[in-house]
Amino acid sequence: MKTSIATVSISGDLREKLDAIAGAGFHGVEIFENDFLIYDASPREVGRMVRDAGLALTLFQPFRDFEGMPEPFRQRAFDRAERKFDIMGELGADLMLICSSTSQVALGGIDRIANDFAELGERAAKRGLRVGYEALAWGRHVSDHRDAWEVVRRADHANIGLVLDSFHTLSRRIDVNSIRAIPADKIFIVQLADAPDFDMDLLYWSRHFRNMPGEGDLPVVDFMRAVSATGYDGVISLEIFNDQFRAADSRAVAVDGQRSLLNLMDQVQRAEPQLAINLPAIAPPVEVERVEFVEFTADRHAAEPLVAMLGAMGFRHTGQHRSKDVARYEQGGISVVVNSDSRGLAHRTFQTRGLSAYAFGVRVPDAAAALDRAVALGAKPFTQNLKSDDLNLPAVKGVGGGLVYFFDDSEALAKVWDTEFVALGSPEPIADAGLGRFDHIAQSMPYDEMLRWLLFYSSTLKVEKTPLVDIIDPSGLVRSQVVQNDDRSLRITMNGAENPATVAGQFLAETLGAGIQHLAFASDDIFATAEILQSRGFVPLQISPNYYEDLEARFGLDPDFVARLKRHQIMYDEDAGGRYLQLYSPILSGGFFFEIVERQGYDGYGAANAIFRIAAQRRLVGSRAMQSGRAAT
Ligand SMILES: O=C(O)c1ccc(O)c(O)c1
Ligand SMILES: [Mg+2]
Repeated sequence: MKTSIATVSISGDLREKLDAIAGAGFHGVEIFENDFLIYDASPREVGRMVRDAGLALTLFQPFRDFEGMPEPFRQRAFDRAERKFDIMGELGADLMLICSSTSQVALGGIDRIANDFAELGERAAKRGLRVGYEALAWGRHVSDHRDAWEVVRRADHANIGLVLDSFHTLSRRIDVNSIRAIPADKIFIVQLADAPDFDMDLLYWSRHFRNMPGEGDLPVVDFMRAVSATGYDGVISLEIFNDQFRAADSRAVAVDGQRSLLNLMDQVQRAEPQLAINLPAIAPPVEVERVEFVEFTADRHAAEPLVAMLGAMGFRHTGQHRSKDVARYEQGGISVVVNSDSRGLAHRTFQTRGLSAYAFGVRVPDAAAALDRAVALGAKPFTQNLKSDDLNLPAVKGVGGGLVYFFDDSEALAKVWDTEFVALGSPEPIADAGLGRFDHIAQSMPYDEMLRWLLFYSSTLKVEKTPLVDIIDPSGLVRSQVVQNDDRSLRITMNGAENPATVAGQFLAETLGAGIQHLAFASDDIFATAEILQSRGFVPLQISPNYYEDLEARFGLDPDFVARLKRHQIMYDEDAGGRYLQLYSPILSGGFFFEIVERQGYDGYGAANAIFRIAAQRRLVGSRAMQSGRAAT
C-alpha cells in the first residue's frame, strides 16, 4: 500500500505540511499548485524539500480548463500546459492531474476532448511525463468518471490515463461497479475523500466538507473495493478539502489520514479476501462484549460528593485496592472505580483537571489483539508503571488523554478484581436501585476533535456510527454523534462543542479538556428506581414544568402518566421502536453528571430533550453561583 496526501489537506506552510506528512509515515505527497505558488522557494528547491523529507512527489495538480476549447483558447491551453510541464521537470514531478473543464467557452464532444488529450499525450511523452484526467462532479461537459474513462480510452495514448476521486464519483451516486472494468494500468492515481451526507451544492460540499475515509457517510469502502478489483495497487492519495483541517494541528491531521487509509484498506481486504492487498496484517476490529468499568480520579475530599451520589443511586462499596487508595463500587453489572491515590496518571489527571471520569474499560475477546489493532492504527499505548496506582491492564490513550482499557477472560486479567482488590462484605446490605448496566458513556470534546475520535473508535472497534445531530444549547450549538455496537452493549456518545458558553463548552473549560461528561445507567423500571433514589435523598435535576405541559400534547400522553413523570422529573421521548425515559442527577463538581434511562425498544438518546436538560442545568449552576455569592458576603 502506497499512501499519499495532497498538501491542501494539511495546515501550515509547505515546510510544515511536508514535515507532518513525512512524520505520519506517508509514502508520498501531491503538490497542490497553490501551496507551491505561495511558497517562497524555487520549484527545484521545493522538489528537493520533498525528497529530503523522504517523500515521493506523487502528483502535481490541478490543471484546469484544458480540454474542448475552441481557438484561440485551445492554443493557449496547450501553451499553459507546456509551462506547467517545465515546472514539473524542475520539481521532479512526473504526473499531472487535469480536472474536467468548468469553462463557459469549453465545447463538449467526447472525440474532440479525446483528440486534445491524444495531442497532449504526445507532448508529455517527449518530456517523460504522464497526465491523468479527472471528472469533477461539477464539470461542464464531463462530470462522471465513466465519461472521463471513455475520453482516456479514445485518446489511446500511453501517457494519458484516468484519475479516480471517490468524492466526485460518490457525491453523484454513480455506480462504483462501473470502475471494475477499467484496466488497472490506465488508472494513474486514486484520490480518496469521504464527506458527511449533506444535501448541498456539489462544489461547495467538496471544497469545504470533505473528510477522511471513515469519517463521513459516503461508501468509500465500496468505491475502493471496486478500484482494487481492477488489480490497481498504485498510490492511494487523500485529497481532503476541509476548513477545519486547514486550521488544525498539521501533525494530528496527518496521523488521522494515515489511520483512515490503513483502516480503509483493512476493510477492503476483509471484504475481498481473494485480493492480495499489500497491507501489514493487523488484528480484526475489536468486538466489545460490554463496558467493564469506569474509573474516576479524585482525592479523598473531591470523592465525597461523588461517593455520596453513588450511594444514593444504590451503589455498594464492594472492594478496596490492596495497596492504594482506590475503591470499587458496584450495582448490577456496573463497576465504578474511584481512584483517590496520590500517584500515577490518575492523580496527575486529578491535579490538572479535578474530579473526572478519565478512564473506562471494555471487555473484549482478546485484550492483547485489541491493543495490537489500536496501536497499529496509530493509538498511543499506555505503558504501565508498575508502581503506579492505575489498574494493570492493557490500555491506550483516548479522548482528552484519558484511557481505554481492554479486559478479557485470560487468567491474569480476569482476576484483576480479585488480585488487586480486597472484597468487602456489605455490613448492612442495602437494596440496589435496579441499575443493571452502563447504557452509554458520553464524552464532550472540542468540535474539531470529534472526527478524530470518531475515527479512533470506529476503526479500532467493531461499531457503527450514527449520523451527526445538532443539539440546541441555549448558548450555542453542540454537535453529537454516536458509535455503538450491534447488540448495543457499547454506546458512546460524542458531543462536540464549538462555543465555550454551552454546557459542554463550559465542561471543557472547567476540566481543562475533553473527557467523559456523563454516564448513563440502564434501569428496567425507572419509576421503581426513582422511588428508591428519592427514599435515599437523591434530588434529581429539576426540569421546567412547561416541559411536561408540552409533552402531554406532543405525544398525546395520558395525563396521569405525565403527572408521574413530572413527580419524578423523568423526561420522555419516542422513536419508531418505542419509548425512552430519562432521569438526570444534579451536576457534580467539574460539570460531571449521571443519567438513568429506561429503554422500551427505543434506540436513540433523547436528543429532543437535551435543550430542556441543558436549560435545567444552567438554572442549577446559576442558582448555586448566587448562593455561594450570598454566602461570601
Ligand atoms: O475543487 C476543485 O477544483 C478540485 C481540484 C482538483 C481536484 O482533484 C479535485 O478533486 C477538486
Ligand atoms: Mg480530486
